[in-house]
Amino acid sequence: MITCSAPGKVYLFGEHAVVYGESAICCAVELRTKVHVEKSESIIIESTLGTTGIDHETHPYVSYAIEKMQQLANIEGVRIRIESELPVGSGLGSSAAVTVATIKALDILYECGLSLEDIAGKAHEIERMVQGNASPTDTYVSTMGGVVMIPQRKKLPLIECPIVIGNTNRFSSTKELVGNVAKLRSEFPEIIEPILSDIGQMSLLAEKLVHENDYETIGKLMNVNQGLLDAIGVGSAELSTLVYAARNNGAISAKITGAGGGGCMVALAGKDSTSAIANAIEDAGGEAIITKNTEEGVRLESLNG
Ligand SMILES: Nc1ncnc2c1ncn2[C@@H]1O[C@H](COP(=O)(O)OP(=O)(O)OP(=O)(O)O)[C@@H](O)[C@H]1O
Ligand SMILES: C[C@@](O)(CCO)CC(=O)[O-]
Ligand SMILES: [Mg+2]
Repeated sequence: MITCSAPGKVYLFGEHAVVYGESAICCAVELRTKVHVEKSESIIIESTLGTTGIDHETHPYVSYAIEKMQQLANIEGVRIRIESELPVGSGLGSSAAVTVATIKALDILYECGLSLEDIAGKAHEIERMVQGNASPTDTYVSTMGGVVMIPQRKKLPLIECPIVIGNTNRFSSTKELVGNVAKLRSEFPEIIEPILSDIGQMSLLAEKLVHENDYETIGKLMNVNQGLLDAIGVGSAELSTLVYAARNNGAISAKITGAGGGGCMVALAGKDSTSAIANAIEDAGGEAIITKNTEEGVRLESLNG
């Protein structure tokens, strides 16, 4: 049995705007999805969402990943078991992590010899198929790890301050949120396009600030980015409550991460403020996760279970 894992991510800047080619900065975090694969009589996919065969309703990402790998290998029967530390449908890239880890595990089991670039490319095609429109960000960062600038595919230094995530525990579908933004953009292109472009400009400004470890200025810009995410309709009362709980308790910055609607917000923690931010998030009704960014992208965990 082969086990591979891939990380989730948080966006410092640029979700949604990056779907339209603007720049984003995204960090892999130390929360991973593990995928175990072994040859079997038939195709079986097991996760907290259920046990199925190829099933584009219950397991769209994993089903498309199997079908994509069937173009390279004779995959007749395989058992795939998924275990994840990432909340599903929460802005932490659970879809990218499960897709990337599945492709890597099948690549090793069937000796396809894919490069990391191949894995990221195939996973992005799958996110596009399921979401309708998807940037390469989540799948690239889950494959490569680290702090990444998209679409430049440039690695930046790791962020040296603690990251606190607040989960509203409300499921949100990235496909749906990306669709809502597309609709708003086509209704009011002269208003929405400049907002998306401003978000991209913030990522470009922040690139230099990440090199300088200037988290105070990065934080100011992240807070502006939060306002613009609200403006394009991907906020919610629950997310705003957690954002302000974090900011009022020592966070340098706090904003939505990922698709929004529900799901998670991310805060950069100021000096010694990590536990105060986490407690404030919990008191405000959210679930706090203290984490760090990581250079580790997709990896083989074990060849025998
Ligand atoms: N552990 C898992 N097991 C099986 N399928 C999963 C798992 N995690 C995620 N998925 C798939 O990914 C879907 C959620 O992906 P979606 O893109 O909507 O949210 P996300 O990736 O968590 O957030 P974001 O895209 O904003 O970062 C689930 O409905 C499911 O199809
Ligand atoms: C909302 C979005 O920008 C990020 C989802 O994590 C969608 C994408 O980039 O594909
Ligand atoms: Mg996703």
